[in-house]
Amino acid sequence: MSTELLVCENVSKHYQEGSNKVQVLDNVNFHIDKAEQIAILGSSGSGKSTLLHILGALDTPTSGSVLFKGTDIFSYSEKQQARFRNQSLGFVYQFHHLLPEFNAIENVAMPLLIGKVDRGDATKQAANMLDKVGLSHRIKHKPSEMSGGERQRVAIARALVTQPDLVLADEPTGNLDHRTGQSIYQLLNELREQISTSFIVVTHDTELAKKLDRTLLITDGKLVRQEP
Ligand SMILES: Nc1ncnc2c1ncn2[C@@H]1O[C@H](COP(=O)(O)OP(=O)(O)OP(=O)(O)O)[C@@H](O)[C@H]1O
Repeated sequence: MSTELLVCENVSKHYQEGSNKVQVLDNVNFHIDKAEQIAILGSSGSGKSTLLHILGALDTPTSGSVLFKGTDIFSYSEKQQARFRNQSLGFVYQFHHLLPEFNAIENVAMPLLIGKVDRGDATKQAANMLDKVGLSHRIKHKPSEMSGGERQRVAIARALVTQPDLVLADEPTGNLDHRTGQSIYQLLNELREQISTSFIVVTHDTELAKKLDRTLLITDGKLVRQEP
């Protein structure tokens, strides 16, 4: 049985600005296995976020394909893509993107409610996930009543609550001080012992990248190096 979860094949993306072609991604090829954690490292403007958006079917490539469990995600209808994002993926952003008017448990339960899980079950699963990220004492707090690190833990709980195959994280420690960032890496490490979710983490942070299984380096839209 194949262990490949996602395969990115010859993915290119460009924008046309007048007569100028801006090549953002240039023939990117890589794969990620089930339960693998990889970092995509690259300087600002190298194309990391664009690649992550394409992998999450939030943006389309100009050419190439992204196979998830063997099927091209761009052959899905819009409805299938929405279901793919809700059930197979989790997202973590640099700024947590929690809903300010809802408390921690409501924010974490949201992807389950969108996926039509019964409210009682969704609340139980959200409480369980908040416990796993060490926040069982903060479930009734709103984002404005929590620290930056706590908010990011809630965002990670929200990304994992549906037990997705893959989490796409865009600079998950980018907005945190060094010590809080460290505690988030440690959390990701602890979680991978409990769950078999794959992670693709886009980052500037070489220290975070070293903690993951493999690093891909992007320069000017090209994947220039893959190292263990
Ligand atoms: N809609 C657009 N039209 C034209 N160019 C764009 C568009 N979106 C992104 N770009 C360009 O694509 C390049 C890559 O952007 P991207 O956000 O993927 O980089 P990044 O590596 O994630 O950068 P950062 O680390 O600063 O977030 C940049 O030069 C950006 O200006």
